[in-house]
Amino acid sequence: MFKDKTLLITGGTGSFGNAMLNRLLDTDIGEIRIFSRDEKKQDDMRKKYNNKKIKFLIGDVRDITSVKNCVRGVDYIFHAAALKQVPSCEFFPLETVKTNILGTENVLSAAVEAGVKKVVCLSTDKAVYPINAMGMSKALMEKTFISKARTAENIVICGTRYGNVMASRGSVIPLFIEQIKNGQPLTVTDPDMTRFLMNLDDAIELVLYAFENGKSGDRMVKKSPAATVGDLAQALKVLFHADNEIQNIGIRMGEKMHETLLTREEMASAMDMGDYFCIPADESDLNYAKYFSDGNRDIGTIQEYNSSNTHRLTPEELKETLSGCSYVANELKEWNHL
Ligand SMILES: O=c1ccn([C@@H]2O[C@H](COP(=O)(O)OP(=O)(O)O[C@H]3O[C@H](CO)[C@H](O)[C@H](O)[C@H]3O)[C@@H](O)[C@H]2O)c(=O)[nH]1
Repeated sequence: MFKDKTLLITGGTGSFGNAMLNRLLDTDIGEIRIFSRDEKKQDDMRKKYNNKKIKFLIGDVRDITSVKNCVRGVDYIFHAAALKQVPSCEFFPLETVKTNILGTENVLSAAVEAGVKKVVCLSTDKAVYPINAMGMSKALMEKTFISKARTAENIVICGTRYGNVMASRGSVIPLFIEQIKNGQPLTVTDPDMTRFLMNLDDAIELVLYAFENGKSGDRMVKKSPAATVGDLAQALKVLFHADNEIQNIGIRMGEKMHETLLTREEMASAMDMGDYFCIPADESDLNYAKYFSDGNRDIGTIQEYNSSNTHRLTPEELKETLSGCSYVANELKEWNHL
């Protein structure tokens, strides 16, 4: 797929960029460009990989000139650059708009101009029925690329949506493990709150699936199981043979009880692809003539796809899933050797 091709990953110094590099470096890909703002992270990666196929480019998706300079000669783009911390986006919504929405427009218009063949844009479940600035900006990012896909020629622009990546930086699993190690109470927001759980490999597979199968305007979603936060805390306690207390701290600003990967309206048009759903491009034409005559009778009876009605991991499955997560496995190994 990638033979002698050049791939650009925006936000490429993050965990997604690193995992994608590990996945693609040993293939016959020609060049991988890592585009990001942080020179320190780039330098660390340069030393870590020490591979001539990787080119490091400093720039910011907010600055179209920096993007244009880096997309010349690029065949494909995985657009992962984003502000994604819920609290910081909440306090700085306009900064979120600049990176997540205007930045995406910059990447896409530079890609169209440079003759890039395919762009995959990464979105999140928090974009669905959004209640926080991060999710709202990602929802508008999706609208931005769908709109571009409608008009741009000779380029495929598609997207992915995924839920929480287990043990990603700053997320709840590393936090609970730290609390276990320090003998502190596990701070559970609401034991019944649910989240989809996927690992980084699932996220990589999803993006590659969208890359291979996505048509312009499509959004691909990986079907994922979910767990309650209470069960998650409990499973970690069992794995680590810990007896820490559980402290219920309540739902925090910008959080939802359950996340949604496909709205009921999207489920009405989604195609079931086995492990994935494909939400096809909205083909309404711009004059919206049919809006006044054509509706969809199914929508009233269809259910959305959310972290409360997807497969709920049993305590046993959850322990197995957590043990299969390399971060947890390493922490566990270290803990058992103490
Ligand atoms: O001390 C804590 C922290 C979190 N949680 C719960 O654990 C679940 C997962 O929390 P994470 O913080 O791991 O993940 P979020 O769903 O809140 O969102 C995370 O992933 C997002 C990307 O999708 C953003 O990066 C966001 O800033 C980041 O917190 C949530 O139900 C949350 O309420 C707790 O119970 N206790």
